[in-house]
Amino acid sequence: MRVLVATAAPVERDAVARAFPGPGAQVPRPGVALHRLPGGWDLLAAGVGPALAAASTAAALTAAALDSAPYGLVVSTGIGGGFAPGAPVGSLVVADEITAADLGAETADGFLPVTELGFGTVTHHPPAGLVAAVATATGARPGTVLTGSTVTGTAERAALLRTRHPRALAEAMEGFGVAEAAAAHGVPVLELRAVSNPVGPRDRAAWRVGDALGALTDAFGKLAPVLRSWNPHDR
Ligand SMILES: O=C(O)c1cccc(C(=O)CC[C@H]2O[C@@H](n3cnc4c(=O)[nH]cnc43)[C@H](O)[C@@H]2O)c1
Repeated sequence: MRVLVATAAPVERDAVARAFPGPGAQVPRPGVALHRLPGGWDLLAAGVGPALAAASTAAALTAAALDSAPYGLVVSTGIGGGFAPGAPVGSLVVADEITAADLGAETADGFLPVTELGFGTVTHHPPAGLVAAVATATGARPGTVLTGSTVTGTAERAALLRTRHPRALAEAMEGFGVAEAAAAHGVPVLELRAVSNPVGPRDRAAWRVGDALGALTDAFGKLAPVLRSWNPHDR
């Protein structure tokens, strides 16, 4: 099975690549540059934010389909914010739900997701069996991972998100965009986040990006055997 791994930044892509032996090869495709590793893994630094992540992932998926070498799984991954106390800095979170936190309308009575306005979707569900297997193999905690276009920077916003999404363990900026692209191509999606900072008041000094990238490398070392034995029909 071919797997597309979409990170936001090149530094996250390189952290994933360190879990694999060998240097890999650069494979240019229209709109994207893939980093191809042995065993069917393509890594993509897809950009920051849901829109660019969706566009880049869609470009890679379309290129693979035109090459008659489609992917069997798309993985959105990278660093993320963790909601206390469930997801401390340095821990891993695997999404059992990938939810767009700010896709909807503000009303006098509160936030309405687009689904309540009669449009689209706000949540994608990765295959439950795969989520459980990844959680067991890597120690990642399963829960909702939120996608937003704005990094939460206040305790008030963090509390509001917790109220709206009580199962949320992490927040990042790409998962829902990657999942929308994967869904458009009928490919299952997984989201795995390594927690670099708490979701809450902005505090750059509290970021532990190096620790989170190290956790990502370790996790992908354990993920590869899980995916090799995963049956894609087991959703
Ligand atoms: O300047 C800040 O205060 C700040 C705080 C956290 C993250 C950022 C970023 O610009 C990182 C965006 C990048 O990393 C992922 N990420 C990491 N932590 C979070 C978070 O707490 N909330 C949302 N996204 C986060 C994100 O997926 C982007 O790829 C700046």
